[in-house]
Amino acid sequence: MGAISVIGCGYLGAVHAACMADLGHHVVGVETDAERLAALAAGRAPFHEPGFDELLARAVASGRLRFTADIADAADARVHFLCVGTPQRPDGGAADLTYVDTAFEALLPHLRAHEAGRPALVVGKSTVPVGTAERLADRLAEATGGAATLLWNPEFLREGFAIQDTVSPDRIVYGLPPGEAGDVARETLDAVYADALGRGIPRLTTDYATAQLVKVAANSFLATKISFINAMAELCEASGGDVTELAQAIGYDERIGPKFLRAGLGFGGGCLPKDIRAFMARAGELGADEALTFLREVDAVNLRRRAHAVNLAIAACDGDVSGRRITVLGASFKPDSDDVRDSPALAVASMLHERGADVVVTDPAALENVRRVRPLLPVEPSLEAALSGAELVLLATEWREYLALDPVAAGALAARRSILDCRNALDPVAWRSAGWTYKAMGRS
Ligand SMILES: NC(=O)C1=CN([C@@H]2O[C@H](COP(=O)(O)OP(=O)(O)OC[C@H]3O[C@@H](n4cnc5c(N)ncnc54)[C@H](O)[C@@H]3O)[C@@H](O)[C@H]2O)C=CC1
Ligand SMILES: O=C(O)[C@H]1O[C@H](OP(=O)(O)OP(=O)(O)OC[C@H]2O[C@@H](n3ccc(=O)[nH]c3=O)[C@H](O)[C@@H]2O)[C@H](O)[C@@H](O)[C@@H]1O
Repeated sequence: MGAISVIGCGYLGAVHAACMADLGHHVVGVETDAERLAALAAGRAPFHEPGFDELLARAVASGRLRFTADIADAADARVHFLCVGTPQRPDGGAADLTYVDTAFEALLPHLRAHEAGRPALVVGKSTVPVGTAERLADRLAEATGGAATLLWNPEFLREGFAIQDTVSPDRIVYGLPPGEAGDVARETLDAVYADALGRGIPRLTTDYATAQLVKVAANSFLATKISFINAMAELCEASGGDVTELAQAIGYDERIGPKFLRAGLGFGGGCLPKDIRAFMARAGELGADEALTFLREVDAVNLRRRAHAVNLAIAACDGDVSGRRITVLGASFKPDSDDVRDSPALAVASMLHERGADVVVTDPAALENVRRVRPLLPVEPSLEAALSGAELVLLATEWREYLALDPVAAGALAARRSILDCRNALDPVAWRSAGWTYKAMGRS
């Protein structure tokens, strides 16, 4: 098996590169961000992901994984994974494809057929609007005259479980060109994924359009499930019901299932929010916007959760947060990640800060990123120090260490025993019996 290149070594690409090297492939990771590149090249994880430090150090030490800023170093690879970002465009919901197009154009001059005339394989993993792969495939044919083929292989990993999801995904999807080119591309990628395929992990082959749509359909479904349960939380709040009991009860129905029914502050991160917006924007371009109008509601329900949390905090501070000490537990968009992209926790902390509250944010892993994106927001690495003098504690990200907090010990630090559980993750009985006023989002 020839070498592999991974272009774009962020949350997706760096983990993919290290996992492929750990499986025995020779991998070169191409990364343009100097700080990220320096850390990766030294075998140090540039972001928090459980198990990644050890995996990366091992892969670099094995000699099978190296990193570079120079795309020319990818020329010897037979398979090139495209893993650059596709953020939301500042002027609207659509995906910004600048990074994809720039990386792709930079790669083109280095693509060449390999032994026995087998074409090089470019594998798209970034999440893109449907139609992107078709456009890139045409450009590839034009620029290389058949010396390279494009395969679209969407990625489904979750941050916090990135290694496990890369090595043992629920399924693998190949979007292939028609005919013999598709057969050869499939064989080439099968050899890269031989370990997973050998363990019986399902591999589905589709056309380009379906493969791109599978990815955004999956994220849209997950976002819809979360907003559905948050809409039920709104009903529970209006009627005195308990959304956690409701979720448990409906989740026993196998057709519904218990996962992704945790109501609270809603979804954030670098993927679900921007993917549903980009999907709507693309549907509009295709004249199919009516098919996805429900996603507008999914987005609206989700954003209402953040505003509602702010209102609950104001109510907990007797109608005015200005000058009140509010300790926000968690800044990342989910536990076990330092990612603060579109983080609900950070959004709520910022809104309270803007309203004049004396906010302090703590988080086990994300504070460096908070300082970068919200330099004016006060942060405190020590949980004890953050809790000292708190007039309201707001649980925004359900990190393990916050779930393990002793309400009695926390009560001794706080100035006022008032807690807002925005993730429905704490035990109300334990907190109330330690003298706390406990309020959650979706249960009384
Ligand atoms: N983060 C996640 O859990 C998942 C992300 N995805 C998708 O994967 C893509 C990447 O996402 P992330 O890794 O989260 O983004 P990221 O922003 O963390 O990583 C992208 C990396 O590409 C680098 N880059 C940009 N242009 C480059 C170029 N021309 N050459 C080399 N490197 C370049 C950037 O410096 C950055 O480090 C997105 O489309 C995202 O939607 C899909 C599944 C999971
Ligand atoms: O396309 C992507 O990048 C990835 O997006 C999500 O993964 P991720 O963003 O890492 O995190 P999730 O576990 O999906 O959580 C997303 C958000 O939803 C929230 N969430 C999740 C579950 C739930 O029940 N309730 C809830 O509010 C989390 O707190 C978090 O803010 C998908 O789960 C992955 O399959 C996908 O590959």
